Amino acid sequence: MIERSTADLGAPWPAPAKLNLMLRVVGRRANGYHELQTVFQFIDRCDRLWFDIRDDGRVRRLTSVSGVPEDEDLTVRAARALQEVTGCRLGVDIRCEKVLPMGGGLGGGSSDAATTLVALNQLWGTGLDEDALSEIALPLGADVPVFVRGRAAWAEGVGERLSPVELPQPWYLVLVPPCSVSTRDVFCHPELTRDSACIKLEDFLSGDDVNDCLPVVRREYPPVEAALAWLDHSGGGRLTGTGACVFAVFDGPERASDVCRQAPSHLRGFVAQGLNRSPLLDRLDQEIASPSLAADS
Ligand SMILES: C[C@@](CO)(OP(=O)(O)O)[C@H](O)COP(=O)(O)OP(=O)(O)OC[C@H]1O[C@@H](n2ccc(N)nc2=O)[C@H](O)[C@@H]1O
Ligand SMILES: Nc1ncnc2c1ncn2[C@@H]1O[C@H](COP(=O)(O)OP(=O)(O)O)[C@@H](O)[C@H]1O
Repeated sequence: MIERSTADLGAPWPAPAKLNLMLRVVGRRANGYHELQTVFQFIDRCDRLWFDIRDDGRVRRLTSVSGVPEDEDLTVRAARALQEVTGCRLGVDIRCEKVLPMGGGLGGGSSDAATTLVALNQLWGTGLDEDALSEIALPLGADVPVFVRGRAAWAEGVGERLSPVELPQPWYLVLVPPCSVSTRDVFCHPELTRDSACIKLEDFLSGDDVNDCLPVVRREYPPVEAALAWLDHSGGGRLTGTGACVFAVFDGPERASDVCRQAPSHLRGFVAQGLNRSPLLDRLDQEIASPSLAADS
């Protein structure tokens, strides 16, 4: 098989980031996982993936992801999980251009995994429906199913009980503090609030947008505290997931970009629009309408 560049592989498959617009920790399961209530919305900031189908069954990652060995990469694990469930004998070379910061609470790794499942289900012709793909997705990470389904959602359980929601699609300024937060460490922290009262979607829509991870993350990660303190000057910021990223909401991109430009130099940031429909679904529709010639000849 001849090695190919991404230019030969057709349009990339997007793996968008998500924001948790609120996050309540309402209980803990016997296996240590926490019961949450959260609201997921996608943003138009994406990793980009290419899949080159192989006929020998091998799953390889051709691009490196800092600190993540090939066998542990969520894209590789997702592809192998799909092979296992369907018995598919095809393989794939995966290329991933990382744009999303890791450990940022933007769900980049989970989104890469979901994009791999959705793309390969189409390119391998394994024909699973959305429910079956979501079942494969959950053991890869609590956040993976929402990316598979591709709809902004109100989520309960560990994030797998999803109800689609139509939300405003504002512009967000997302700041990336210079640190990475371990989701596991936050959920293990003795001072994490674990008994928040459950609320209803209407409560969130009326402004109840607390993130229960915030007090612990603020205390343990000074760069997150600094980013939030800075955003206080322009109306205040929120934490996404367990962080490290924080975000502020704007009506349009101009004001968000103005504030972004004023951020201190140690704070990277970007402006992105909220999306209720993942760009992954559009790419899937495109593939169904006109299948790429990605399979090697
Ligand atoms: C908290 C959330 C909110 O969206 O986002 P992030 O900040 O990580 O993006 C997610 O639920 C994270 O999902 P994900 O990043 O897929 O987490 P996983 O790999 O499943 O779990 C990492 C570790 O976090 C803990 N964990 C995770 C989710 C959960 N509901 N309860 C937990 O206790 C577990 O200790 C687990 O070992
Ligand atoms: N393809 C991948 N991209 C990013 N992280 C990955 C990937 N595969 C495995 N990981 C692991 O998942 C962890 C969480 O990554 P990520 O989803 O980007 O952050 P978060 O869960 O905070 O949003 C990383 O620190 C890394 O160890």
